[in-house]
Amino acid sequence: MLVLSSPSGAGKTTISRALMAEEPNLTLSISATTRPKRPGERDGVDYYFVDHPRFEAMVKAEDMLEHALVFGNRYGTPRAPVEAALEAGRDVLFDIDWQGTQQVSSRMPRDLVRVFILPPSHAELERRLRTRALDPEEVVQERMAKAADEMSHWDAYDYIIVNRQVERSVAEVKSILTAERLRRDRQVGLTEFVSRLRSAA
Ligand SMILES: Nc1nc2c(ncn2[C@@H]2O[C@H](COP(=O)(O)OP(=O)(O)O)[C@@H](O)[C@H]2O)c(=O)[nH]1
Ligand SMILES: Nc1ncnc2c1ncn2[C@@H]1O[C@H](COP(=O)(O)OP(=O)(O)O)[C@@H](O)[C@H]1O
Repeated sequence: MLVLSSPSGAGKTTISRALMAEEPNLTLSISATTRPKRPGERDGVDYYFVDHPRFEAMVKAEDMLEHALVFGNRYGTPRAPVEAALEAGRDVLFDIDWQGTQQVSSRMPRDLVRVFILPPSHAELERRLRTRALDPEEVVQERMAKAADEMSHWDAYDYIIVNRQVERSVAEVKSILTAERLRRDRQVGLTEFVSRLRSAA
């Protein structure tokens, strides 16, 4: 499980999309949210857009792996698709905030790699939030005001990427994936493999 978190506007959606296009063994976890759909977003692709009662019902039924309140809206990770992907030997990419990361960390610490993405500067973060131009001005203001708070959680992550140039950041996340997949304890069947190698010697 690979988690990407960042303050809003730092670039995690952009990086996630590029990663998904380049990494065939990666499944993107699609979150459920009560926030309004932005122009161009599609239900079931970017998010499952649900109302509050539906969200609450999913939490009650323990259908969420984790969930949190962000900017007054509720966000959560539906559990079943994640479990199915992991069961099939696939890696899963999560775009979730620090609260969700903390919940998954305490439940499944061994299988988790946490990456935090920082903007190169405060001014550039504001510029990105504005050029995205998908949120009303008061929402942009609220997100800027919360950025400092979100960034205070950077030290609960395993890796930090400063997102200056998209291609470079994507390459850096891919390096993390490659290295983490090579960890001894993540390679299935290694004991048998080495044992066969040795007995043939
Ligand atoms: N805990 C948790 N956070 C989520 C989930 N989905 C999205 N988020 C976070 O909610 C915040 C707002 O997301 P969004 O409204 O799409 O805005 P954006 O990140 O600025 O594009 C971001 O920090 C996301 O990482 C989820 O399923 N669980
Ligand atoms: N490295 C970068 N350099 C310049 N612009 C970027 C970079 N990464 C992302 N952006 C732009 O910044 C805006 C916010 O990026 P987005 O991926 O939506 O952020 P997040 O998902 O973290 O809120 C988008 O308009 C995106 O095209």
